[in-house]
Amino acid sequence: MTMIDAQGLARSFQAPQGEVNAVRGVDLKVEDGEIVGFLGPNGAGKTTTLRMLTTLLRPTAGTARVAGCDLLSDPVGVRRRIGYVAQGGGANPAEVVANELLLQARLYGMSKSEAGPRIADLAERLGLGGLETRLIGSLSGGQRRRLDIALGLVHRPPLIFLDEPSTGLDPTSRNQLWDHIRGLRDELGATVFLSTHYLDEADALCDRILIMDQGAILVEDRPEELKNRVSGDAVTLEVAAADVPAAQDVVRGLAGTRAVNVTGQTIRFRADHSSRSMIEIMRALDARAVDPISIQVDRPTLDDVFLTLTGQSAAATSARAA
Ligand SMILES: Nc1ncnc2c1ncn2[C@@H]1O[C@H](COP(=O)(O)OP(=O)(O)OP(=O)(O)O)[C@@H](O)[C@H]1O
Repeated sequence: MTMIDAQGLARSFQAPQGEVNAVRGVDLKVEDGEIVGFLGPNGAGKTTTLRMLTTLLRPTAGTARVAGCDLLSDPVGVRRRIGYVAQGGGANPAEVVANELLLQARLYGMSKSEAGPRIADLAERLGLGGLETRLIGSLSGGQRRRLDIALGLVHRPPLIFLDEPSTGLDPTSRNQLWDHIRGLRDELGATVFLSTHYLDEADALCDRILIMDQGAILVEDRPEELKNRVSGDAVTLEVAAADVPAAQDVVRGLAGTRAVNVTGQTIRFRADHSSRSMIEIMRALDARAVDPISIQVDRPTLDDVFLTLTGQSAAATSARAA
């Protein structure tokens, strides 16, 4: 089943400086059991899209079916079938963990006898065991995010939206959270749609990535395919000072090499993705009696993809988000 099928979703806001077109006619599909990541610089429109898909914000235009229900004519049906974990989470810091989970279960119409085992199961899955009697305000950042996710899952939604789930977490807590998110899909069969500023997170977790900028989706594909779209591997070749002119000639003369840049004894360039082109470079260097000191080939990263498409570095946008 297609879990999200949106067509032409758009949202504008009236702001003092004039109309802001936050989302400009987005089409997107997410299939059952996928983990899909939503990337984009600050202000790209990710949260606005998530808020529309989760019924919190009415679109100015467009339609969508979410978890089998029509977003506009059956928002209550959508809400029953989805979990939404917002950026700040909504848990009450003055409440005790177990009470907050029970309250959430009761809000979704579960009886106490139904809620008890569900909460115990979730606490175990999300590493909250032993924290049931703790005040929410006293939890660490990682524990708090896991509680937020547990709250979003109490009613067993087949589709869960996570808005920047790991912002502000330390590397260990992030890795644990990723394991839990994978578990949602692998063990519970849930579909996960998450927004993130972290490309390593998107790379590690997501089957598919959508990159958004200025209210539109620029590209969507599997992480590997996205990397293949960036033109070529980055090659760094170091040679003896006397060999630099010959090596430069060789590199510039080969088909499939471009963006050649020389600094001292180091020649950097882009080459088509193939081990074949490396063999050709080595042979051509050999033919000119150039013996490289070192050669390093780096595959494009999602950072390169992001930078190429949006003109902004992901590191800068994630630093702003944190
Ligand atoms: N209620 C609002 N009123 C006016 N403008 C808004 C409102 N909500 C969002 N916007 C604007 O819409 C654009 C998209 O914002 P949105 O929060 O969806 O981006 P985002 O991609 O989630 O950004 P971030 O990564 O910083 O969270 C921004 O220009 C923002 O200022």
